[in-house]
Amino acid sequence: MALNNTIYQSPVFQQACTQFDLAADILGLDAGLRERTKRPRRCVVVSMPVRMDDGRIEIFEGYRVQHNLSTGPAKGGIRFHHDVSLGEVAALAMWMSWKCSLAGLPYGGAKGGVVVDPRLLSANELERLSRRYMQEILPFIGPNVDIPAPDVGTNEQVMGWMVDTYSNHKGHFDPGVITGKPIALGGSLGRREATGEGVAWFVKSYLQDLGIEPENTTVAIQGFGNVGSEAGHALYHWGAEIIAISDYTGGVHNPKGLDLKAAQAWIAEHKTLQGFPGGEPITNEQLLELPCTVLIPAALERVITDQNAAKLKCRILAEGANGPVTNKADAILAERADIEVIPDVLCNSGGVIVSYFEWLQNQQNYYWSKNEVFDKLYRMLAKAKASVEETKKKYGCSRRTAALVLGISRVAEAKAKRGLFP
Ligand SMILES: NC(=O)C1=CN([C@@H]2O[C@H](COP(=O)(O)OP(=O)(O)OC[C@H]3O[C@@H](n4cnc5c(N)ncnc54)[C@H](OP(=O)(O)O)[C@@H]3O)[C@@H](O)[C@H]2O)C=CC1
Ligand SMILES: O=C(O)CCC(=O)C(=O)O
Repeated sequence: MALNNTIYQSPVFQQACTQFDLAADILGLDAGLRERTKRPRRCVVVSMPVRMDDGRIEIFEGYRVQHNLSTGPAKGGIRFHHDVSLGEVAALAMWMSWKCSLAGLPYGGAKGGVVVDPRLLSANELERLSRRYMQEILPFIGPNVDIPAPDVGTNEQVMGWMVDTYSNHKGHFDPGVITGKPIALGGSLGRREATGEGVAWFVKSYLQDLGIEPENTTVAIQGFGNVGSEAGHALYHWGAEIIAISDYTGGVHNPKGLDLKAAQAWIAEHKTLQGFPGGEPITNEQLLELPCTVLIPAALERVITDQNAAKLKCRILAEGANGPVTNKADAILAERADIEVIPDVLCNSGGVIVSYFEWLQNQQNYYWSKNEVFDKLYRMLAKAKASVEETKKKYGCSRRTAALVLGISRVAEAKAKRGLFP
């Protein structure tokens, strides 16, 4: 099957394209510029032999899709997950382009992925796979070309191995090639918390607009990894009750509020939430339909569909995950004046914004305090929120389309100014 077909047949990629088309219609983009702006610029597919602990060689498949390189180096995370596909990575790369553009970052958009369940690998196998992936994508990345970061299934340690592999190849330490690194390797204070902290900032800001106080706020979070747990802790410390959380194995619900520290300790000991005694077990699907003030999907794409969108019982839907709402569900939510949707490209942009700060600190070799990082982050989030609200009002469209209008228009303008058909 042609590469383009593999990408275009992916439901996640189609979802991103439909969202793009709605915004492009409002912008009146002509056909040539529209197609140029929508399509991924470069898709790298690699196969990686890795020696397993038992001596076998296993071959893994990986991807790096650079959607936009016209407005700066491409930027976006690397996902290790057994369901990763090229189409999914291409959609995630496209969303990175609009996210970076909306936040005003001097970056294009990219995403990477490896088809693997990292929970099934030993630490040594994971290190070998991470290093081999970096070795394979090395010719296509660099601090001024494309700068990866963590996403689902990867973390600071994986970024540490990757920056080491890259630096060994270059012959000198080059921390600016990766963000979300350990602090000891030039990582930024606050990057680990940044995405969840940003999600919490938006939730608090929109709740304030609605006149809802922390003590009257209940929160359900699907996915208790980096984004979900940091958002949960930030909202818990603010005074909200976190009534449900989940991971791959399912969730736990307590209408009186969960003890997040105890949940984290349980996960550290048992690897999953399964069996956590702080509440009643629920499924990931049930969690989405719980009555709550704030629902935060913080796991994978396409969990809110035409089957459950009408059944949501939240006041705010804060998209910590990328692409959690299908197009059909979006249409249903557009009719529901009782739910405010904070779209992914706005809601989870705190992560890439602090990645930008990390890259700047690496370039300057001058490091900031956590307060400086968060102070600058909050100012950028407030600016992005204000511009989205203004655009939403101007065009009378959904908040998602307004965010995409802003993100896409800046990329399209840069492409047009560079000369569309050089
Ligand atoms: N990390 C970042 O900085 C950013 C991440 N995002 C987005 O946020 C989302 C979460 O990323 P992140 O927190 O980094 O990833 P993590 O790998 O840290 O956490 C993912 C969480 O989702 C759970 N999960 C995985 N599969 C499922 C499933 N099928 N149903 C329910 N839960 C599931 C995982 O459970 P288990 O641990 O059991 O596998 C884990 O709790 C993704 O959409 C990502 O693209 C967006 C912006 C930045
Ligand atoms: O921090 C980054 O560079 C990218 C984060 C990311 O992958 C995302 O925002 O989806």
